[in-house]
Amino acid sequence: MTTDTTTKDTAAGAPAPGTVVLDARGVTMRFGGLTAVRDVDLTVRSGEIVGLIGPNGAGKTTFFNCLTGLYIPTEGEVRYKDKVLPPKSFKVTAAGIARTFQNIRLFANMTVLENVLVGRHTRTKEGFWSAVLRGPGFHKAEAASRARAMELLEFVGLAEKAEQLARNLPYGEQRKLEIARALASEPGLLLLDEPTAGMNPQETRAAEELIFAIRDKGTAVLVIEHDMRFIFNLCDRVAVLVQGQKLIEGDPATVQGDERVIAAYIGEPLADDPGAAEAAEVEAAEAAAEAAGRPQSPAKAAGAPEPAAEETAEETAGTPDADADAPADTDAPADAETEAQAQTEAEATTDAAPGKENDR
Ligand SMILES: Nc1ncnc2c1ncn2[C@@H]1O[C@H](COP(=O)(O)OP(=O)(O)OP(=O)(O)O)[C@@H](O)[C@H]1O
Repeated sequence: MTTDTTTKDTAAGAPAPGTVVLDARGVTMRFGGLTAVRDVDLTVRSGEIVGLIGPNGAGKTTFFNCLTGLYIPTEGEVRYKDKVLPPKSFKVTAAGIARTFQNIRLFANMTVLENVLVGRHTRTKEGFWSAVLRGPGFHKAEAASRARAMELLEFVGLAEKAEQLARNLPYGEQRKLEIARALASEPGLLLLDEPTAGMNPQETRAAEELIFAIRDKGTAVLVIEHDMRFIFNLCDRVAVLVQGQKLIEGDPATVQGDERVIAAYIGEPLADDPGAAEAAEVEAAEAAAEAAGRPQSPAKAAGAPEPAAEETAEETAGTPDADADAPADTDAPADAETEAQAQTEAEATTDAAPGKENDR
């Protein structure tokens, strides 16, 4: 991956570090009788990487959708660079907020380069007639767009795959491509919804480097993620949502040490090393696999936390469960078109809920 931060493509007109770019106040989103997000305030400043964590169903994605014009909040206000955001997602993108999705949304049968070019449409001035007539203005704009798209592919480490179909990229590279496409709109704020889902540890580390590089180029980042090690290493600030409400917000050390967060979400303190608990879990699982068949694993004998009931059952049955913590590569779409189809179906389901999604 190329994460050279010396090129001159720092977000044009990036505000001074510390300037508030996103200011969400009192955001509430109700779906009928269900309040998915309740009275949430959140700011993101220029130069920051902010994390949004919480258990499944806590309202994180709904909150993202409220920030990007996909949902119109039932109550509250979202400002970007001190202007209230328009209630349309393409206008939000044009204003300077770009996002990626929990389920990858690429054009599977388009090339890698074409996918990034699609992301540039909010930044090209050439209109319909210019495209039809293909005059000199159109060709100049197209060449500039291609050059910028190639720069972004270089930045995320996909330049050599520019002419490949998106569907043929491995899962981790599809996620990188989504990020390149989002960056193509030259955002001041990038929202990432579970950017490492399904990635192996190497891909996760590369994603971390890439996000640092994006921040260093002047784009603030707000990221939803379940991987605690990743989030606490990456973020300057972390906000925790539980049942739609913000439980706490602070620096990683404060948040991971908070009793309520531990009780509601993390399950146990992460000690000094944010990855220590996860590493211990993996080691315990490996030890259990090695000792499969024995009545009690060394990890348990050493006082490691009791595994969940189903893990205990598996151990009793002598089933090695070391793979349980292996990267979820099996979740990766074997076929991007299948994934796209699944997404389309998921979107159709979401769209079927009247008045929920605003637009695309
Ligand atoms: N369009 C919708 N219509 C009705 N309810 C919805 C809709 N979208 C989300 N919800 C509900 O809102 C709640 C919050 O969901 P949301 O997807 O925002 O949570 P999340 O924190 O992103 O979860 P996860 O970590 O599993 O992605 C859930 O109870 C969910 O079922």
